[in-house]
Amino acid sequence: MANEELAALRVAITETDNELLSIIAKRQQLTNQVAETKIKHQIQVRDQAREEQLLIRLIKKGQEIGLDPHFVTKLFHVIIEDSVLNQQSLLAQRANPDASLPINRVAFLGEKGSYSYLATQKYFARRSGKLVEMGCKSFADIIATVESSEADFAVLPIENTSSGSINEVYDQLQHTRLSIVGELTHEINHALLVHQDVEVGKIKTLYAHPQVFAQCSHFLAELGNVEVKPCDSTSAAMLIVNELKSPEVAAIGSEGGGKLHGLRAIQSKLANQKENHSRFIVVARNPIKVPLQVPAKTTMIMSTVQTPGALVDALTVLKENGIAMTKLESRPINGNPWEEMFYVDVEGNIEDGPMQKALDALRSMTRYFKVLGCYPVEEVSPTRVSVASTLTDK
Ligand SMILES: C=C(O[C@@H]1C=C(C(=O)O)C=C[C@H]1O)C(=O)O
Repeated sequence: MANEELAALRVAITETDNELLSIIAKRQQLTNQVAETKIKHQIQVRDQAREEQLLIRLIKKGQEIGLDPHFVTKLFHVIIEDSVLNQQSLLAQRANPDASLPINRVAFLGEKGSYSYLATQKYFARRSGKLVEMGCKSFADIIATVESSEADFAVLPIENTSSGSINEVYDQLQHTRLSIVGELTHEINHALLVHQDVEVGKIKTLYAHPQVFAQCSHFLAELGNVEVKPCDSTSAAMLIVNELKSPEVAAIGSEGGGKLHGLRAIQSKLANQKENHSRFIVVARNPIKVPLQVPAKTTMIMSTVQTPGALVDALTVLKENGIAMTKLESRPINGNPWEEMFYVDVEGNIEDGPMQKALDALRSMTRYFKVLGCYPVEEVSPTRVSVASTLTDK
């Protein structure tokens, strides 16, 4: 009896969920039409004043029908983020018809299940064209695959909130002709993956990518006497553990990725930092044009002259032109001991007047200067509204 009651209610919930999905799809079609209008009239994609009005109205309306204001806010933050990213992607594709391919061949580290694989899936889900995955063994292979036109794009991890910059990728960027055409941030949740029921204390060998060991060093220290075996990628580690089928071995990688290889997660959130995210860049043979209605970032590399204050002078050029720097990284220059290549990420479009002025000045005052790419910012910071001041007294 109870079962029948539950089953009937679940049928009703399923129907309601289907309606919800249809309504969300309808909203998406409308926001895509908004994007077309913005293209036609050159209007900025993001309109935070409109978002604020919309959120305040929805919080009030939600309260009238018994919905928690925090839930309504969270729900619409997700909906708006998706809407803004879809519009940005649409505008970027329109501005670069040659880069919108019917088939996107994408090179990344590892195989199915690696973090780079998951990031690739996420980035290309918003883009038109079929995705063809091309797993590679090293960052150098990935770059070579795109340079030789075997692949059209590559997705590369560039920094992580626990382990910092990924030097190997920075070093590859110094020598490549490829351009950065996009970026994305992806949550990295390291889980302990095993083939069958295993107690953590019985594990003798752990397989993972060296970056993963660096990000989980506190967990490894607590584990104690376990042999760690570095692999080319997290998916390579999963493949080994799946093949060995031993109760004494485990891999560290994403839970979702592990499932693709028949592995179970027995512990998760293993990284030193609770908020563990990686930023990935997307590279291609040709640079893209970023529409001015979309927030953009520009990445450049430079080596300064060997005089005191040369780097300060270069950064002052950015300040004088009102350009905000989001990242500064330095790497040794191969073959020139003690000389550094600086990698600079700034907010702004390469076609903006102040940016052009700054780039011209930097070109003339540095020993080496190259723009690695200008690309849309893939992060949408949510519009905050004060729930308390929005609510009407009950
Ligand atoms: C849809 C629009 O574009 C963006 C997305 C919004 C939304 O999803 O509701 C609101 C404002 C804009 O930041 C719009 O301008 O109306």
